[in-house]
Parts: sequence; C-alpha cells; structure tokens
Amino acid sequence: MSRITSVRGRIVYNSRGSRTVEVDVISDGKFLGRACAPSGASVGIHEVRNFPDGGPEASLAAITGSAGRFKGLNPGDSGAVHAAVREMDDTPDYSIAGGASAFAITIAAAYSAAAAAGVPLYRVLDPNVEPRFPYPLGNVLGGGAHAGPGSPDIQEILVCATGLRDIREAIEANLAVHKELGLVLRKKDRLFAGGKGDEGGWAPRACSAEALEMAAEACENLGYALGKEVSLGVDFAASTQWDREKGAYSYSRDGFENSPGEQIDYAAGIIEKYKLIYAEDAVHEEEFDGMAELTRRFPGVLVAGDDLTVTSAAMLRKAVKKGSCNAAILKVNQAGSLYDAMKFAAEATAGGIRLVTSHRSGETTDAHVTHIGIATGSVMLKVGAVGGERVAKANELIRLSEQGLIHGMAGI
Ligand SMILES: C=C(OP(=O)(O)O)C(=O)O
Ligand SMILES: [Mg+2]
Repeated sequence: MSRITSVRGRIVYNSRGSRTVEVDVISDGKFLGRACAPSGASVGIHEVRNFPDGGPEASLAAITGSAGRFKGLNPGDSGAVHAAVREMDDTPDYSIAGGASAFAITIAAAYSAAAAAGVPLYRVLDPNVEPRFPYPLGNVLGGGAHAGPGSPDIQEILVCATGLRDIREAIEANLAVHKELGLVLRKKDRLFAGGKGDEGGWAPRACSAEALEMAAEACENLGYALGKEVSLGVDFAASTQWDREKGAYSYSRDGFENSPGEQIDYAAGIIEKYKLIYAEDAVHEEEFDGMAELTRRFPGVLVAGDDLTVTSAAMLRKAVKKGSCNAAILKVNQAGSLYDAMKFAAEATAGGIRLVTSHRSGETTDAHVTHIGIATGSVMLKVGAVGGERVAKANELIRLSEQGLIHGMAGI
C-alpha cells in the first residue's frame, strides 16, 4: 500500500489572475498528485470560506504547518486524509485554513493514489463506478456577476448537446454554438468588441431577453432544433438579483423588478419559450418553496440547485424533503473537502437527485472536475465552452475516450 511521503503547497494564479493555493502530494517518494483550488464569484451564503482572513497566504501557512499530519497516510484512504484535514481546521466553514486548502490537499492525495495505482482518478474516487460520459454543459453567454455592467442580468446561458450520443460530437456542438453566437452578436451590434465573461461566454451589451433570442438564433443557424440535438440551459443565479429589503428581484440592466411570484413565472416563461433542459437557481438561495413549484411544473427539465444546495448534505436533505430540485450542482470547494463532496454525491444519488459536476468562475487548468463528474455518475459536466481552463476539462474527456473504458453517454 502506498504512503504519503510529502505534502507541499505553493501560491499560484487562477483564471482571473488572482492568487490561489496549489498542493503537491507525493506518495512513496515518487507518485505525484497535484491540485489547485478554484474560486467562485457568485458564492452561496452557506458555502464554506474559500480562504481565511489573511487570504491564500494564510491557507498556505496552514498547509505548510500541517504537512506532517499527512505523512504515512494511505493517499487513497479519503476518510483518513479528510480526518487529518479536520485536525488542521475543525471549524464548520474552514475559517482557519480555508476550504481551498481542504480542496487542494484532498484532491492532490486522490491523484497521488491514482498515480501509484496506475489508474485514472475516477477509479480511485469510486472503484465500482460504471463510467459514462457526462454531457458537457457549456457557457456560451455570460452576464450577472460574471460579466461587466451592461451585460444581461441572468448569469449564464448554457448549451448542451443532449440529442448527440458521442462525446466528441457533444463537445464540438457546444463549441460551434459558441462560435456562431459570436457571429450573431457581431451582426446585431457593430460595436460588439468580442468581450467575454469570467467563464468564456460572450458578454454583450444586451438585456437577458435579447441574449436568449441570440443564443437560440445561433443554435438554429447551425440547424439544431432546440430541445432536439441541442438544448439551452440557464443559470439564473437569482440570488444576485434578490433584494431582501425590497422583497423583490431587481433586474437593473433589464429594467424590471419581479415579486417572488413573478420571478417563478418569469423563469417558467423562459423554460417554456426556449425549451430549456436545464434551469439553475431560478429563485434565490433561501426560496426552497419557489424552487419546489418549478420542480413540480417541469418534471422533464433539470431544475438544479447550486446556491440552494451548496454541495452540503444538510441543505440537500432540506431540498429533497421539500421537493425543491431534481438536480444539484456538485462543486467540491463549496464543501471544502473532496470527502464531504463525495458523501453529498452519494446522498444525492440515493435521493433521486441528478448531479451536475461544475467548475467555478475563477478556475484553474486542472481537469479533476472531469473525473469527479464521471465517478459520481453526473449527468452533466458544467465546465464552460472556451478558454484554456475550460477546454482542459473537455480535452480530458477526449483523452479518456481513447482508453475505451467509458461506455456511452450518461442518461439524462
Ligand atoms: C459556476 C458558477 O459561478 P461561480 O463559480 O462564480 O459561483 C455558478 O454560479 O454556477
Ligand atoms: Mg450557479
């Protein structure tokens, strides 16, 4: 059995050019596992803290100070690695070391175990998984917290080739829609300079309604019938619009306000008009009942929680009890430790909730999210469409397809 022989952290940079932590775990003096922590921009109130007071440097100090705790552990024993992480920081929200430290150590350890065993990471995460390719869910247009003023209020317009059965075709369909949408935007707005949001989706000066129309037009120009070969999805990230004092959703760019009831009808109207396959956080993160209404109204759509469920088993239990979603985003750094995220995944699957494993807006070039999506039986992989840190995840799907060990696409 392999044993961890060293743990070392360093400060590197994420896709926003911000400082983050990366960890190297080495087992048996030679098997390297490396992981780098991402960061969100639209962060759920119940997520763990990514960094403590003192920022990435404080996380690095915690990693360096605790490196000895991990020595001698089996890198593939996620429970033991998690327990050592909890000795480093036993606060519920990782306020001492930051969730980024827990994230990077636990994923780097799993990678080191995979290197030692000579198997893909997804096999270490679940040795019994019957692997399938999750459908890539690509951000083609960004707004909200991911793009500058003047961009749409809704955060993400997404595309997913749910009608295609080949992973390369599914990736290429997303890329084709992204390209075509760039052409549509240039045609409609001669001043459009090709700006993009944090996740690589175009960030035009347009309201949400115009943005949705142009995304649909791009799909149709390519000959895709919406809801057939290719479907649209939306991450409303509605907590960004929610104004608690007013008790209303304020769409300041789009120029309207929605009461809580109107917000449900607004989201329902978009789901119907554009035949969405995927609708995330359509109401704010504490509105479990509003989410439940949408879940009841649209059983054929993935009505997903992200800020609602924050990769927390406790929040998920509440959502399941209330029927607030039929799908949930899995972002390891919302939970901090990979161990807790995998427990969340198991509980979601047992509760009939479909999983969508996701990147963050401030990403890294790592591709572990691809393996986590496969290991958890996720139906979709929300990893963006373009940008080096986004295609890194799609390219890992292509590499894995060459091994011939993954049989077909996930059933949505
Ligand atoms: C990926 C997302 O953005 P962030 O990482 O900013 O939370 C999201 O909200 O789904
Ligand atoms: Mg989201």
